[in-house]
Order: sequence, then structure tokens, then C-alpha cells
Amino acid sequence: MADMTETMGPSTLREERSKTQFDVEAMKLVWAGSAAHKKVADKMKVLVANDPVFEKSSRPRLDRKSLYKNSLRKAAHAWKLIQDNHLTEEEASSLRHYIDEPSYNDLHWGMFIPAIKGQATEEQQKKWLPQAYKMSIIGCYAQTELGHGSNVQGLETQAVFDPSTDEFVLNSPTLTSTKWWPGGLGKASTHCVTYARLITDGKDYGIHGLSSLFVSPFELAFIAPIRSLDDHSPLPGITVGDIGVKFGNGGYNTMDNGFLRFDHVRIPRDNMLMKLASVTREGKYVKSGQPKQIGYGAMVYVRTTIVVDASNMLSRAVTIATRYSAVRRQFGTEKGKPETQVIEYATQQSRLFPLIASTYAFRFVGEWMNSLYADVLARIEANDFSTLPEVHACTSGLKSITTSITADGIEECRKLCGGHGYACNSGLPELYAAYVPACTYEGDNTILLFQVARFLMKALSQVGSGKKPTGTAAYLGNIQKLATENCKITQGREWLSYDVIIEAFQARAARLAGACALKLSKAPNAEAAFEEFATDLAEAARAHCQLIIVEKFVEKMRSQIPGRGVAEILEVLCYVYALDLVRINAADFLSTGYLTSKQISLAKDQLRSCFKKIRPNAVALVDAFDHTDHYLSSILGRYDGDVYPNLYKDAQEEPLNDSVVTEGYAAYIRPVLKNQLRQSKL
Ligand SMILES: CCCCCCC/C=C/C(=O)SCCNC(=O)CCNC(=O)[C@H](O)C(C)(C)COP(=O)(O)OP(=O)(O)OC[C@H]1O[C@@H](n2cnc3c(N)ncnc32)[C@H](O)[C@@H]1OP(=O)(O)O
Ligand SMILES: Cc1cc2nc3c(=O)[nH]c(=O)nc-3n(C[C@H](O)[C@H](O)[C@H](O)COP(=O)(O)OP(=O)(O)OC[C@H]3O[C@@H](n4cnc5c(N)ncnc54)[C@H](O)[C@@H]3O)c2cc1C
Repeated sequence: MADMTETMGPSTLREERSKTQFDVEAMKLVWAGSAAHKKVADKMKVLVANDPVFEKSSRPRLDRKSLYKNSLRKAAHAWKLIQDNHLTEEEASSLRHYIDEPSYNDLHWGMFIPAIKGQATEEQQKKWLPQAYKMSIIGCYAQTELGHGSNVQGLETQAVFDPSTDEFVLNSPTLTSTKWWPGGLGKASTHCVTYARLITDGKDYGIHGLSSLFVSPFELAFIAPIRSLDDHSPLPGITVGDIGVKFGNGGYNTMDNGFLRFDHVRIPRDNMLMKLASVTREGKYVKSGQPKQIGYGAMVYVRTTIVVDASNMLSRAVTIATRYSAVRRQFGTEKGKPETQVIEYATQQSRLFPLIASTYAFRFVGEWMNSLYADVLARIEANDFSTLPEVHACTSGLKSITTSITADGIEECRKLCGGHGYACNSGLPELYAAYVPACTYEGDNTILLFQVARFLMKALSQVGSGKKPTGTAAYLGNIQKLATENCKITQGREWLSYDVIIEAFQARAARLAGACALKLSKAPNAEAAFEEFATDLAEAARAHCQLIIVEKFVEKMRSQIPGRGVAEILEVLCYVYALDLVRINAADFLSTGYLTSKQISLAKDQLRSCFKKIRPNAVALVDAFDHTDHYLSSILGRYDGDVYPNLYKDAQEEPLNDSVVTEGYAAYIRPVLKNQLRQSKL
């Protein structure tokens, strides 16, 4: 019998690690953001990995009911741990992160509570937040309906004020007004923040296009109790349930995305979240004076967290693909030598290394996004709403770009792992299934690019009237120069300059946006023209967002980065990130006339030379993400590289192999083999 224990995987990864040219421990700190964050993460990842309740490798084999029940068990166990160990908010959130399973908690903590914080008055917060914090109620965020998701103004659920009882009557007047998709709604939540058209004093305050005196173009938020706090049964007038199985095994199926219908359900007037607007005892609608956009605050918050999370999800996929690419060998046998590691192949590197670079790029833009969000919150507290449009554009655009690249990147990593990547035990199919809805939820990624495009068109029109754009749009103030002066480089090495890179991305973004603005300005109907040139506008928005990511990477590089060789290898990654975008978007750079084909060819040469610098550090660069084997849940991505014995072992544990002769043999195989199908009952 062949020796099943000895393989080259572990020694290969040991050798890879010995080639590292930078201090991995220092890089771990850069990745974590601070020593304090790292300490919390280290504690929580170990706590989760060592607790059998959080086992997850069997997930792809579980049927929906078992999967869901098991996720409820995990959520309950997590809550017990949080209470027993008096975990801080940061620790609790990190614990949930490492449990790595979509659950009602995501919506309760991620949207229900933020919506209350953002849209309830102080009095209302005092009433609802303590209950939510101690989880004596479980909440979700019920905005989307069967008929409308992107078009928030098209929502149909009604909240009609009845002054005779001082109550709102919530109603779902049509099939399409059924709330559809909210996570946690299907089976777990006792309450929801729901969005409805306010009708009071005979006027519909949700309908667009009436006299602006009466119209709030925003649906208003209400807290609706939906299940009994005694026995969890739906309350009178409530029809609620789960919408059914979703994409992939495991994946997002641990979540109870739900449907909900209101049949004239009465809630107290005070359940309307009244920070933005209120309804008086007499039924008079009163605006608070805060900008209407505050009503979309929960979305801004969640989009920020999604940007921050993208690097994490991509880091998992690239860790698996990088380690496995080092372990996997195909072709190239020289006498007496092992076959070539697939990571040596140029095409493998050109697909994999830019994804490692994107992971770091998204990490740094996520860090910046967090600070931008904290800044806008502080300003709003001080009644300064001036940066809200920019923050909305940034969260929308970066959510769109980072989730699209991450979802595609996870799938690319699966392909980089060949056949074994397709097996669930690679961890990649489930990661993709759980992640890919991020391209749709919290705003479809195309729709969100249009928000950026509108912001850019507005900024450009202000430039036209002499106003200087600020923040991420500041470069548009320089559009005259950016639109006329082309790139001057003649040598490949000149590409390795942050100024050259930033100017190239600014010029491309400014030229694309400028061309759109010109087309719109010539059109008789601005809205129709926006639709006609929507594809160009989305391209301009994408270019603007890529510029932001490049700029934030460069900003990081211009800060102090301690640790032997850390700044040096990050610099290479920064160039890989930017130059690969030049390669992918060569058509933009050429068509806008900023670069020549020769300059693009020089950029590709530099990219290739950067890959050579990444190669000896590739495994260490993903080790720096510091993921536990539990969190990765991937045989291909094991830290020790011991892939083949574990793939073999896992196959032995496959339930189909419980019986040597399969259960269906007598009924369905034997009759075929024996030509007895006509006599047998199927
Ligand atoms: C913790 C992680 C948990 C993850 C789990 C996630 C589970 C998923 C949850 C969900 O999916 S919840 C549902 C989310 N739904 C959406 O995202 C819907 C997408 N649609 C929209 O956001 C909006 O409808 C729209 C596309 C932005 C269009 O808005 P609207 O129809 O009102 O028209 P506009 O005229 O375009 O906008 C008016 C005005 O408001 C500004 N604005 C729009 N959104 C925001 C915002 N979020 N913040 C600030 N400002 C906003 C917009 O720029 C316009 O401004 P002006 O041009 O008038 O100045
Ligand atoms: C897993 C998951 C979890 C979710 N959780 C929640 C939740 O907790 N709470 C909640 O309220 N909602 C939730 N949602 C709903 C989600 O927010 C919406 O599905 C999302 O906003 C997209 O809206 P839509 O489904 O209406 O897409 P649609 O708008 O119908 O999009 C369909 C297609 O049409 C295109 N399109 C639409 N309008 C335009 C236009 N004007 N111009 C060009 N193209 C256009 C889109 O780009 C897309 O390609 C969840 C969804 C999913 C998948």
C-alpha cells in the first residue's frame, strides 16, 4: 500500500515561508489596523475555532431546515458567550465575524439598531435601544418589496394615520407591496423597521410629484412588532414567512430572508421614527428641518461596513488560492526534480497577484471609509450636512466596485485551484455563494454607480459656475489641465512613481466624466440623456472609484509603515494594483488619448517585473491576513499545506460512502444493468 501520509505540501510551504523578504508579524499589524484591533481579533478567532458549536465544515451537506436550526443554535451560543464573558461591543462583533455564518444577528446589529439610532428621536431611542441591546427583541430591516427594491420611491406599503385612536394602520394593499427579502424576517425577528408611505390628513406623503409643500419623497420608517414576545407566533394581521432556498449549498441559506404582509395592523403613533419628520396628535405632518437624505442613513452605514468587509472576504479566497498554487504541481518534470509549482506559471501569477494587491488596496480604502463615516457622523451631530453627498457617493461607488471585484475574485480563485477548487471542501464555492449577493443587496451595483455619476455631473456643473470641488472630487477642479496634457513617460521605470500613477487615473476619470457632462449638456432633456448615456456614466463612475482606491493606497504608502521590508513589498503591491488596472482598462486610457499604446505596453512590462518581486513573498503576504484554518474552512488553504491526505480523508467521510454498495443499487442500477427496467417499478 502506498504511503498516504507523506506528501510535499508541508515542506513546500515551509520552503516558501523561508524565502520571505519582509517581517510577517509587522505586516499582520498593518493588516489589522492597530495592535488593539489585532488583540481582539486574535482572542475571538481562537475562541470560535476551539468551540465545537461553531463547527462549519458540514454546512454544505446539511438540508435547509438543519442548516437554519444549526445557525439559530450558533447565534444563541454566541449570545451566551458574549454575556458570560462580558464581551465588549468590538469583541462581540468580532466573535460574530469569526463564526462566519449569515444570521439574523447581521440585520439586528447591522441595520435594525443603526436605523433606530439614525432615525429615531432621543426619546424613541431610549425606549427601543435598551431592548434591542439586550436582545429582548430581535429586529430586522424591512424595506424591499416584491415589486420594488432599487426604486425605493416605488414602495407601496401604507401607514395611514388614524387620529381617532392615535395610531398608524399598516397595510399591504397589493401583492407587489409584500415585503420581500429582509434578512431575519422569515423566522427569527420579533420586530422590524419597516418603510411605508405615510398617509395622514388625506394626503399621501410618499408620492413623488405632488406639490413639494406636502411631499416627502422618502418613505418613512416605522417600528412594527410582528411576532408575539410570549410564543413567537405572528401577531394579528401579520402574515410572515421565509421566501425559500437561495443560491448554492450553505451560502446565504443560513439566513431566513422573509416575506411580510400587513393587514390593517395598528401600531402606536410613536412607533413612527420621528427624527426626520413627525406626525402630531392631530395628524399634522411636520418636517424636522434635517435633510431628507438622513432617512437613508442606515444604508450609508451598511455600505461602509460592506466596503470594509470586502477585503476580508477576498483575503480568504486569495489565501486559499495562493497556498494551493504553491502546493500544486503540474508539468515541467526535470530529471530527479519535482514538477513545477503552478504558482511559477506567468498566467497563474497574472491572475493571482493582482488579487492579492486588490485585497490590500481594499483594506486601506476600507480604513479610510471608516474614518470618512466617523467624520460625517460627527458633522451631522453638529448640524453640518455638507459632506453627506460625497459620503453617499463614496459609499455607493466603493460598495459597488469592491463587492463586484471581490465576488469575481473569489470565483477566479476557484478557477485558479483547478478541479479541486470546485469541491466544497476547498471552501470556495460556499464563500462565493455567501458573498455574491453583496453585489445586489444594499443597492444593486449598477444602480449605485449611477449615484456616483450624478455626484460627478453635479460637481462638474459646479466647476462650470466657478465653485471648487472638494474631497474625492477635488481633481475635477483641475479638469482643464487633466483633459489637455497627456502622459509624458518614455521609459518603463517611470511608471513606478506615485505621481505618474495618480495623474493617469485622474486624467482618465476627469476625461470620462467630462465627456459625459458635455453630452448631457447638449441634450434637451437631462433625464432622458442620463438614460441614453448610462453606460458611459457608469464607466466614468467606475473610473472615479478606482482613482479613489489608488489614491488611498498611495496615501497609506506615504504614511509611516514600520517593519523590515513591509513598506517595500506594499509598494510593489500598490504598483501591481494600479498597473493591472491600467492593463484592464487600456481601452479607456487609449480612447481618452491620455496614454499611447507604447506607454501601455511599458506599464505591462513593469507589471511583469513587479510579479517577480511578489513571487518569493506570495505565501507570506497571505499568511499576514492571519486566518485560522477554522475560519478558512478549506483543505486547499490549510496553513500546513497538507492537502492531498486531507482530501483523501474527507472523501472517506462522505456520507454517500457509508455503504459500499449504494442504496439505490437494487431499485435503479441493477434493473438497468440486467435489462429489467420494463418489469421494475420506479
Ligand atoms: C452589517 C452587514 C449586514 C449585511 C446584510 C445586508 C442585508 C441587506 C440589506 C438590504 O439590502 S436593505 C435594502 C437596501 N436597499 C437599497 O439599497 C435600495 C437601493 N436604492 C436606493 O438606495 C435609492 O433608491 C437610490 C438608488 C439611491 C435612488 O434614490 P431616490 O429614488 O430617492 O432618488 P434620487 O433622486 O436618486 O435621490 C434623492 C437624493 O438623495 C440622495 N441620496 C440617495 N440615497 C442616499 C443615501 N443613502 N444617503 C445620502 N443621500 C442619498 C441622492 O444623491 C439625491 O440627492 P440630490 O441629488 O437630490 O442632492
Ligand atoms: C441576500 C439578500 C439579502 C437582502 N436583504 C435585505 C434586507 O435585509 N432588507 C431589505 O429591505 N432588502 C433586502 N434585500 C433586497 C435588496 O436590497 C434588493 O434586492 C436590491 O436593492 C436590488 O433591488 P431589486 O431586487 O429591486 O433589483 P432590480 O432593481 O429589480 O434590478 C434588476 C436589474 O435591473 C437593473 N436596473 C434596475 N433599475 C435600473 C435603472 N434605473 N437603470 C438601469 N438598470 C436598472 C439592475 O441593475 C438589475 O440588473 C436583500 C437581497 C438579497 C439578494
